[in-house]
Amino acid sequence: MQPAIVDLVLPHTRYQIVIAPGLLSELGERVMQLAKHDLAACIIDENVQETWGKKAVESMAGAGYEMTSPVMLVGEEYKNLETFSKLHSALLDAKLERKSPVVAVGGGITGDVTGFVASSYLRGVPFVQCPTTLLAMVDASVGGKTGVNMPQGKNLVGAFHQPHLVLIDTETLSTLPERELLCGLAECVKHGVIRDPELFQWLHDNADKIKSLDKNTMVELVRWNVQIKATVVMNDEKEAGERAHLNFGHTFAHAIEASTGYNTFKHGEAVALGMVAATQLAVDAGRCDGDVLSRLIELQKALGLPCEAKLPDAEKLIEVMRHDKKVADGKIRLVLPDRIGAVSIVDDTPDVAIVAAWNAITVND
Ligand SMILES: NC(=O)c1ccc[n+]([C@@H]2O[C@H](COP(=O)([O-])OP(=O)(O)OC[C@H]3O[C@@H](n4cnc5c(N)ncnc54)[C@H](O)[C@@H]3O)[C@@H](O)[C@H]2O)c1
Ligand SMILES: O=C(O)C(=O)C[C@@H](O)[C@H](O)[C@H](O)COP(=O)(O)O
Ligand SMILES: [Zn+2]
Repeated sequence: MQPAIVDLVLPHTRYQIVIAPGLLSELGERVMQLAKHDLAACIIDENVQETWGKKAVESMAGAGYEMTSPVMLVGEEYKNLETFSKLHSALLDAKLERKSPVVAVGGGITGDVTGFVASSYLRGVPFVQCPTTLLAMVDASVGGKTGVNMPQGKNLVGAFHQPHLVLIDTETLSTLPERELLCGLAECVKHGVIRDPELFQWLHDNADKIKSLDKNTMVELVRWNVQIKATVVMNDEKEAGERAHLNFGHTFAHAIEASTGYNTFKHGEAVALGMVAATQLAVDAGRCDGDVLSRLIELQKALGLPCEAKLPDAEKLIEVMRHDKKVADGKIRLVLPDRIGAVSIVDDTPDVAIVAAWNAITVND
């Protein structure tokens, strides 16, 4: 199959997101064209070490790189400065140089941490993303946000560091657990709500084909979502304006993840819950029609995504929301839907309305 290609063009750099089943075997050759050097690293997600990690390293070595391939423990609780520091030591021990490419092979956690390492190792080395979860393919590998969590909140320390290449081998989804596939679909639903009613409907109509990992459907799903994300990033790389739309549902989601110790909800599950909370709030505030909420809940249920959950107390969740990176002049900023396909940034929401939204998605014992 000819790969689908999305170009991401910025004033200071440009790169391609290349998508097809089986692409990992071309990784080494493609990286060598962009970052020619003797040494390279693949930082590998522990759960793909024996499968896709091995294939990536073989391809890199086949192209002529002398490889070091540290394995990363995966889980939000390991997405931290300790892991970041250990990976730096591994690259230093292997004597990687400024022109040595560093490749992330794994899910969004591996990509975010590896990207942050690549942004700071010797003050910055070439970086390549090889995402192996749906979430990382449709969202995390594109756009250059990298970083780690802190006890105070999600992704609070990091850098913008754009990759040289994003190579997406959709065959890697064949080993992904169903729960993780659903997490990726949550970010796809988000893209539909913020930009594209047609994608929103397509997700509904193609749920079965997506769940059975139909080859062409998966390439189209990834290409479509990457195109939406890349377009937003090209317009606003550093989130001065419209990139914040990609944070729809995330002010709630990050509070859920942080307040439950990063080990109860997956990021995609928290995003699904957060989108329902934000939409409920928008409906209550008269900003959008009740139909938007019912269509969102209908789609999420059809896909198998959560719409409510047992959550910590609303007051505790609001306190965590105050650490969100979008907070300005002490005010919580929310991204709220106007309709399916358009959202607005709102920063005058009273706490009482946020509490009501939390309560609407909370299941009591
Ligand atoms: N940088 C961004 O723009 C951006 C965007 C969205 C999300 N994120 C971040 O991404 C993270 C979530 O990413 P995720 O959902 O990929 O989670 P993840 O990285 O935890 O991966 C999910 C699980 O799947 C396993 N896995 C990965 N690939 C596999 C495969 N092919 N087969 C079997 N198992 C596999 C992983 O080991 C892990 O257990 C969060 O930390 C979130 O904050 C970042
Ligand atoms: O790329 C972006 O911009 C996003 O907001 C994408 C989100 O899906 C992603 O979870 C991101 O990491 C959240 O951004 P943050 O700046 O709030 O950490
Ligand atoms: Zn996200």
